[in-house]
Amino acid sequence: MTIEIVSESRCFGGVQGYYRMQSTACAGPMRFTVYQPPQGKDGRVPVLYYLSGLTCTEDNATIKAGMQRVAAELGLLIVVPDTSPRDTGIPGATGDSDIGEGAGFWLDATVAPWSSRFRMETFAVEELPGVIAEHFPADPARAGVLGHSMGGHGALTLALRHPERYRSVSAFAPIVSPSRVRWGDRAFRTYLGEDRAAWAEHDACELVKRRPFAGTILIDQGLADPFLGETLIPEHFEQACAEAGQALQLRRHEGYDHGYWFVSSFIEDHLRHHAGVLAG
Ligand SMILES: N[C@@H](CCC(=O)N[C@@H](CSC=O)C(=O)NCC(=O)O)C(=O)O
Repeated sequence: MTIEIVSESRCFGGVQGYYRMQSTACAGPMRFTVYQPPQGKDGRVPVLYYLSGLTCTEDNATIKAGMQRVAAELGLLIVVPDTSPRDTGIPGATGDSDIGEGAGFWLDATVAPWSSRFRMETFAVEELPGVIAEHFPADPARAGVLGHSMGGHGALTLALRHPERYRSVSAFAPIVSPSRVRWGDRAFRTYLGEDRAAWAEHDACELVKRRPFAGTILIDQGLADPFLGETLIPEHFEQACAEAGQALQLRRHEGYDHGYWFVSSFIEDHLRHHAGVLAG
């Protein structure tokens, strides 16, 4: 598959690039960024997929998370996909921050008309990694996934649903139980219909109880996050992990909110967590 280079810039001895591809999964163009560390010149390196939150494009984390310096040191290739297809023309797909464009929820919609374009799970788990392995010096056998908020939900659920694809997982302020909160309930109803059994397939609290992840899950949560008690509720995941015997490192941080100042404050720990697992 061909990709279009939108831009490439030298960054910490590597290359920060913006790209576009034609996605079969999402039936249209999809955008993503890739940071290639300097070590990529000498061979394939571990690859990390960063999944972003509601309202984000591929740009937010790329410019605000501050991943490049440490990725260059550790030799990690970082991929940041957009959070949904764009310009879909689907009624209701724009103008609502919880549904539609910018709110793909990292799953494949099964309800029309969303099911024709909103297939972010297949895009993120299968199609994009194929393109990354073809065009960049990434080792698909050493892949990890992390994300923020809706993207934290994506990181947890994709790792739990596809353990053969990801060897490490972490999240910032993830939506851990979308079936039970505003950030999830409406989206699941819209994309998956009313069958709550289908919702459970994309709910980290349900998934972890069925099949824990083989490795420690790292989660950071700010205690001044305005969404903490309403839509994030990390205690739900803490309890599910305890029941499942899942190793979890849940760190709570006094004074930090939900934004990228919080993410950028702890991103280094996440990259080191992934690099430690993926080195082996
Ligand atoms: N308008 C929304 C919240 C918008 C928001 O805070 N988006 C976050 C992710 S929230 C969960 O997925 C984000 O990453 N924004 C981009 C940025 O650059 O900060 C609401 O209040 O419901």
